[in-house]
Formats: sequence, structure tokens, C-alpha cells
Amino acid sequence: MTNTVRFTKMHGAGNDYIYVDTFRYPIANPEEKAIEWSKFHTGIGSDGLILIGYSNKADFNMRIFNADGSEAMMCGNGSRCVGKYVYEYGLTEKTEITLETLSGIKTLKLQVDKGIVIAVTVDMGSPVSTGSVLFGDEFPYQSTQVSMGNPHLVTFVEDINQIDLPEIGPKLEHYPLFPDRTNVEFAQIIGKDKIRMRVWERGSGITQACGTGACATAVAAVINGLASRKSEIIMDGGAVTIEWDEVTEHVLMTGPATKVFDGEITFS
Ligand SMILES: N[C@@H](CCC[C@H](N)C(=O)O)C(=O)O
Repeated sequence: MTNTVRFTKMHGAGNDYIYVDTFRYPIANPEEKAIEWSKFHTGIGSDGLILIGYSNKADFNMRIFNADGSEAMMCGNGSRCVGKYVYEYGLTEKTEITLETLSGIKTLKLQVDKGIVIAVTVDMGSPVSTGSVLFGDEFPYQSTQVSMGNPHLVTFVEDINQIDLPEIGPKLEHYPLFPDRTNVEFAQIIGKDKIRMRVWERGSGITQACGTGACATAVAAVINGLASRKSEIIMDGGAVTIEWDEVTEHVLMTGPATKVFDGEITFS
């Protein structure tokens, strides 16, 4: 028997996922499909798979699978694209939407112009600082660990162009200190409110941007006295604005959400 699934390819600052409305197309084995469909040469090509579905606690539910099939707790760029998807495909008329994720319920505020969602602000909740790491001779870095629901290791360097991310990224992702693996960010302070960041994502490798990674980087910069509470994080595929609210301690992420194309995939 063959199955056909309609999907939408979307990206947030270049971080691209395949989005499936599981109200219409339930996916029985998302881990396998994430691996198969994310492949660039033999699949659709993406950083992973995002399922939009029913929630009895919020307006919608989001599940995120990396390109290696592992499920993550949260996806910042993905949550903005889910906001655009549910609004533009008529699943809701709301411009303030609650989204259930494995890392709790997030609130999305959509900026809409003539029916098109041009930007989304996500209340990402409170970050958890999980300490700093001083690596030995192998890696000459002091890094800051921040959890945004998912784990991030942020390292500030003088010159980000000197970092060989394809070489060091996987080594840090799998470093024995991190039994659940980690996302890896290298960042350079450009000014008190501007940070350049590159990311090696757990389960997907180098991506053009990472929303939770941008939040973790902004928080780590504040913790280390390197930046103010509101900063622009410039990644390979685009920028997001991160504000770590002094009163609520919540992190607010604002950035773009872009549709690339709709498609249909048939499999047996
Ligand atoms: N790209 C995402 C994060 C996706 C999950 C991550 N790779 C993990 O395994 O924790 C984002 O925009 O936050």
C-alpha cells in the first residue's frame, strides 16, 4: 500500500524543516521519516521534520525530529514557522497562539501584514544555566552551558572565522561530559547588543541558524557580562532578536518565518 503525505518546507533564518499537519496526515514512524526525508540527495532535504498536531493543553502541539531521527524537546526557529503555518493555512485566526512542546507550553505572537505572517515573537520561558566547562588541552576553551529545554554549549571566541566547526562540532556534541549530547555554539561579540554566532546542532550538524541556540548564546553573553539583555544574534542564514526579560526572567525570541514550497511525497 502506498501513502501520500502533503508537506510544507519552511525555514526560520535558513534553519529548514519539513512541516506536516498531522490532523490530515498522521505519521506513524516520524524517527524513520525524519532520517529518510531530510536527506538532500535522496529525500526532500532539510535539517529535520516537524509535526504539527492536536493538544489538549494548548492551541497546537509541535514535535521536532532532527535529521538523524532523534527527537528534541524544543525548536525555536521551528516554533515561529509553526505559527506562520497554522495561521496562513487557516488552522486558526488567532495571532496569539499557545504551542505545546516537550519543553512546555510556549506563546507565539504573530506579526501579520495583509494575511502574511512576517515575524513571530516566541516566549521561550526561563533558561537554565547549567554551569561552565573548562576543557583541558584538547579544546582550549571555557564554555557556558545553557538549557533552553534542550542543551547548548556556548563558547565565546575572539575570531569566529578561526573555528573549524565541521571538525570541532561533532567532537563537542559527543564529548563524554554530555551523556545526552549537546548543541554547540561558537560566538563572537560584535558589540553590546550584537553577536555573531555559528552552530553545530545535535542530530543535524551545521545548520544556518538555531533559535534555541540564539537564546542560549544571548543568555550566556549576559551571564558572562559580555552583552546587554537585548541583542541581535547574527547567524549564517539570518538574524533574530533575543531579549532576556529582567522581571519575568523569560527569554523572548523575535525573528522571521519563511515558506519555501508545498510538496507531496509518496511512500510505501
Ligand atoms: N534548530 C532548532 C533546535 C533543534 C533541536 C536541536 N538540534 C536539539 O537536538 O536539541 C532551534 O531552532 O532551536
